[in-house]
Amino acid sequence: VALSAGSRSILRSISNGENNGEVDNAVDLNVTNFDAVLRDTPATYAVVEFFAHWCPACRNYKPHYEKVARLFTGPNAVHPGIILMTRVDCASKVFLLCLLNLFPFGYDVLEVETWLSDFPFYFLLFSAAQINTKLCDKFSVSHYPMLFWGPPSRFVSGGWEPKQDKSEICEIDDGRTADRLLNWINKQLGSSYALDDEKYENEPLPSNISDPGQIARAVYDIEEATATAFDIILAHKMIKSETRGALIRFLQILVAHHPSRRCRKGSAEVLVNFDDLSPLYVQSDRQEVVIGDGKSALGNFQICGKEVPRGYWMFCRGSKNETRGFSCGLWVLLHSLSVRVDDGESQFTFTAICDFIHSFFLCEECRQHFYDMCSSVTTPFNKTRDFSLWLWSAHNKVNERLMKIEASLKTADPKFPKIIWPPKQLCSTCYRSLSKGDTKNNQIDWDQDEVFKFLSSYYGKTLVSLYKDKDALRNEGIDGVLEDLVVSTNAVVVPVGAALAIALASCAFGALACYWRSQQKNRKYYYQLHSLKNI
Ligand SMILES: Cc1cc2nc3c(=O)[nH]c(=O)nc-3n(C[C@H](O)[C@H](O)[C@H](O)COP(=O)(O)OP(=O)(O)OC[C@H]3O[C@@H](n4cnc5c(N)ncnc54)[C@H](O)[C@@H]3O)c2cc1C
Repeated sequence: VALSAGSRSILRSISNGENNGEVDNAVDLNVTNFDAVLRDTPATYAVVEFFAHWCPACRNYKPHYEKVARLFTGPNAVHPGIILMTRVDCASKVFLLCLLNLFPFGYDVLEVETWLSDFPFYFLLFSAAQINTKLCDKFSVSHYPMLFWGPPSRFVSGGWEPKQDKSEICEIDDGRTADRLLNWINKQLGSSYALDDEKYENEPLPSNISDPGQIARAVYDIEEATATAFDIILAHKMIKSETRGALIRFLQILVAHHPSRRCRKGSAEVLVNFDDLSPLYVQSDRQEVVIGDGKSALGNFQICGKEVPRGYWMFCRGSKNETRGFSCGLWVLLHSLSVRVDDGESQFTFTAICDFIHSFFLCEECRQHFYDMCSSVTTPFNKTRDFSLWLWSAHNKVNERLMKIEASLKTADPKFPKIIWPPKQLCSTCYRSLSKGDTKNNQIDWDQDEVFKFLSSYYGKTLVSLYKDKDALRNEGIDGVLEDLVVSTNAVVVPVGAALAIALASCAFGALACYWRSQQKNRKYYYQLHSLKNI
């Protein structure tokens, strides 16, 4: 019953919740998940419908509400990430909610309640407290259905009273049909969404490349890309003796510098428990032998927490199903790491990223091409600036190559053609002058100081400016994550390989190295015994 925030479980349960053949998209909230869902949703606005399952008008209103919810909420939302559409059943009862779980075949509350009312002790048993009563009272619900609008965070631990002028939550006073509700929303947003908007091809995408605010949505795509990359690695059993080191080094960077706190935490958990979670391979007479049963406990691990992936892209959403998405998210992740590392970490990060792409990015042409660019670097990086400018320039080389290929094969996303980046609209100061408008050959006279300044702010502060997890903004480095980890991890296992890699990188990752080394002392003995036993 209690579903967690904006999660796959919500999306799945909603999309599985067939209703007369129709799929429910609005998220069912109750007193147990109300705050968590609204706190963690990436959406900018929320609509909360308070209703009662016995109210006939509410039942008739549901298809109208769902027509609008289809546009904004759920894994197949036409315009995701803008509005979270939810509903709260003010008459929902504790026992009924539990019992509904025992009736998996499409019964709804009213049907179960009607069925149960035939039993003589029904009244005694089921006149139990209506679980959402207090919640509905807090919002002064005076009639059903009653709809509210506001920023999701304002609903958290919040309430509403009539004639409350200053509240950012307001009652939607004209939403009695799908048309009227969408009209009301369009007026609020100055938008022109229509009920027949369809996903992808006809979607009016927020493709305004000159709007720097767009990147603020990308933190959610970075989480999605991290989780997807990790899922791919596990699904394809890509952790081998020759790739373990690359993964461990990349995880180290994620622990320290991933813009999302939950991904930092998950990466730390994987890293610290690496040897226990992944199967251990050893070389024996040139053959790779798996120690133990070869099953990886990592199989079920969700590196950015169970809320991610959500199943949709926002900043990286293409206008066609097959464009953008994961590879866009991966680029944004790499750029966001490149501006976050310290000068002393830049060379380590460079090799970690090169090896990670080479070992784990399944697009053969991409990884080969990228690795060639990595291999052509002869002088080690000792400045964040130089490394992030190198990555920016490498990405532009890929863009330049793809501009030609996509134009000839007509495979470009029409709304997101490849460009030499950043365009002038995004960073005019990055351009010193333009030699005869020859942008195609990348003959731009860049002001690299300005480009670095722009990259640092775009992929640094702006990227996390809308992020709901305020801790992401705190400059706490890795210490906070490790503190959390020490508290949350009961059995800390230190991988020998990881400890070695960390020891090597100890200047750059001082705190992390210290932590592992101290743990290693405790665990090494156990680890050796454990390995011997398995052999
Ligand atoms: C490491 C790597 C190598 C790849 N190599 C290839 C390849 O060889 N062949 C191939 O077909 N595909 C390759 N891809 C995929 C390709 O680069 C794009 O990711 C994909 O085509 C989706 O493009 P997109 O329009 O979403 O923008 P992307 O190129 O994915 O860029 C994502 C976002 O980053 C920003 N951006 C664009 N350029 C830069 C820049 N120079 N610096 C900083 N930010 C920028 C923009 O906001 C853009 O929307 C590679 C991907 C990765 C991660």
